[in-house]
Amino acid sequence: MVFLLAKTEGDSLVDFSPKWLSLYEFYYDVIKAGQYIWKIRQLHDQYGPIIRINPEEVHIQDANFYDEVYTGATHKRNKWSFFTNQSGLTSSAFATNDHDLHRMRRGALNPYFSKQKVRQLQPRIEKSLKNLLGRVDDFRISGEPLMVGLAYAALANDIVMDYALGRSENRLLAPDFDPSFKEAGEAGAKLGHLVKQLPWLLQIMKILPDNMQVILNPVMASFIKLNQDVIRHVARIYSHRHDPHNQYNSQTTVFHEILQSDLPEHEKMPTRLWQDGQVTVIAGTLTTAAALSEITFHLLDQPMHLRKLKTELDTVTSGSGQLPEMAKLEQLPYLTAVIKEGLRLSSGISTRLQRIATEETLVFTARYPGGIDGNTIEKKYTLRPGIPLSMTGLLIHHSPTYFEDPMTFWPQRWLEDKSLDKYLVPFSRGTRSCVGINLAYAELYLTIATVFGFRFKDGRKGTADWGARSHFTKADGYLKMDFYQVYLDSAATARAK
Ligand code: HEM
Repeated sequence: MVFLLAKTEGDSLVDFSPKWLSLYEFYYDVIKAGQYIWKIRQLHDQYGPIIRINPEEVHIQDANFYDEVYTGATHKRNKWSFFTNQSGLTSSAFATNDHDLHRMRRGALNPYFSKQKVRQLQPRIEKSLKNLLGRVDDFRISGEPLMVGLAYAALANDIVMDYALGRSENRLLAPDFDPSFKEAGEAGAKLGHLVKQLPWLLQIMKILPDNMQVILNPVMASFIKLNQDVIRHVARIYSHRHDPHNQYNSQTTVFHEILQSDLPEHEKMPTRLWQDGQVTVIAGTLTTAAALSEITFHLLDQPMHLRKLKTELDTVTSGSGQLPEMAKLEQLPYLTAVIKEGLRLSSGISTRLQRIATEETLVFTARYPGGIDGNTIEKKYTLRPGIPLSMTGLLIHHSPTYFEDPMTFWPQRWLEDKSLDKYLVPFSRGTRSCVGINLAYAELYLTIATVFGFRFKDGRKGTADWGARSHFTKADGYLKMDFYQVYLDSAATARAK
């Protein structure tokens, strides 16, 4: 029913929507655990590119409209509290709804994650990559399969914590890669569906003491620990901020950057700062790990792509035992295509993202089949200010309208058709796009080059005789969980088959 209303032509898509319609979303996301995305896709197939999906929100499936919704600073776009409240971190830049306040907070974060700053980070990332290769070797020797999803989550977490907070939990060195953070992230994402619908649940959780929260929800213990650590750490940096020789100022963190920014004093209070730190670590862990896992799985599963990649990597890494500069790796066409394909297929961020145009009226032109002589019928929808508008990157990335044979890993497509770049939106676009995009790309280029192209000085390769097998859960035939196992020698692969 909701969709028939949305299909109505005219300028008031949201005026007659009973509140109980959010029960529809509740059913698919809470009862059926995160399935609304697939229902939304099916409804678009049935009703066309614009539908209302809950009492207030209009979802659009048309990649050519993406830059209208996710646009630059001159067009005001608020976020929607229905989405941001679930984070429980409403003072962070990520969950700041108001456009202008977000511009200010984001302005303080941008310099720390600039391309130039991230380039300087290469030696620190390489340190973590050496830890990763050491662990890969452990698994190779023991013959145990390596869970790449866990290894990459540990890697991404170590890197982002080290950079943003100046400390890490060294999860890569833990025998089991300490999966607690990954598990908390996944549990948090699931819980988010419920909290979106019943936000008071989060308020109740927040007033409970931390140990009580852990008892009620043990899988979240890792987030609570991060929470406590970050709060303590920020408070120390803040109180010693005018003493350059203090130990807490020996390594720059994202908090130092914010404290040195032009933000007004009340914006620099530890009670707000810790939230930006917490969001950065959460946002920078599972997303990057998902893309790395996706790429690793497909390269090992389809060796013809791996061979091509290795040939290209050999031209820059050959025999030196040294990784090339990031800038050099970024110029490699096939490696770049592999990374784009991994980002396209992976579901690091699978949720829809809402934007509210506060001042502008947007006009969306929908095309439906059924016109005379096989032509389409055009309908214009006027979207007045204030409506939460959303699109879902994953549904664009997996759509045959934009990508031929969309579920096939085929890096070559990016080399053959440059116009596809327009439809690649893993980091979203516009004012609210990912602030960590440069760090994410640095991790992707350096990790894939290391894992598949690096040779130790003694001539051993990181990737001799790898094989891959996936254990994945299917939801509606599409969603893959990153639960990939990698076998590191032929014997282990043979045993597994
Ligand atoms: C492949 C890896 C990554 C993907 C696909 C990704 C994707 C995204 C997307 C789609 C958004 C927009 C969310 C929204 O509209 O609500 C976002 C925001 C954000 N990301 Fe990433 N991200 C990745 C890696 C990282 C990394 C490594 C960091 C660490 C610095 C990071 C930090 C953030 C932060 C702090 C925001 C909020 C920015 C703001 O609201 O101004 N992300 N990310």
